[in-house]
Amino acid sequence: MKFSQRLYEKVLPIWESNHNHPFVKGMGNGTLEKDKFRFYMIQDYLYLIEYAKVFALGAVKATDLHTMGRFAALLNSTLNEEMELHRQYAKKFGITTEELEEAKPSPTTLAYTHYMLHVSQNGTLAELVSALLPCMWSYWEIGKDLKKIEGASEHEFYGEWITMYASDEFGQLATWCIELIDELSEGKSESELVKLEEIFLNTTRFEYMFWDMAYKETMWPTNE
Ligand SMILES: Cc1ncc(CO)c(N)n1
Repeated sequence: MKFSQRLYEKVLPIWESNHNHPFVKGMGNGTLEKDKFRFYMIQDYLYLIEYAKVFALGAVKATDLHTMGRFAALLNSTLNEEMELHRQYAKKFGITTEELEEAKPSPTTLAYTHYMLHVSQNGTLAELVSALLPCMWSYWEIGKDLKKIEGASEHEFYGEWITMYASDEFGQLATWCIELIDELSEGKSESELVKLEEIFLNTTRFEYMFWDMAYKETMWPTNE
């Protein structure tokens, strides 16, 4: 069995909870309250700034030019395509550039991005890829799933989101990360594989928490 398949089976129940989460369901059927999406967009923008750095660290840790080039492409597409979607959404939702730039990360955004960066800075390339893979892979799965719903990808607010994450371009980037983890995990000992699995599980858990944080608009429990 490919290692990516083992990872997939390990976290399948969490992925099913993602697909059934009211935030994701609400984007699919168009009933999600705009304020929740607005909150999500701001937090996701902050998330992507840190996430992009994981790709930059991937380029640093790569041991061949081909892999280095792929990480450079992922960094470019995150900064200039994916975040452009967010900037367009910000305009549409009346979020000013200042509001975006001055926004503070929620506890979940902070914990998730710091965990990813911690693994990326201190771990091997395989560990870095294990940390980022649930992001790419689960969004692609959600995008494809929501696109099947009639009219969802033409929805006034959530259509563009669905179209981007269901796209072949995004799918190709996700597929490359899946293939890379299969390559990098080859020949590793069982204890190393367990470690990679643990990292993949943790960021998968954070993905669920991110949807939940957005739905509940959770910030810090005190106002100071
Ligand atoms: C929280 C989160 N995970 C994954 C993606 C996909 O890049 C995203 N934009 N945000």
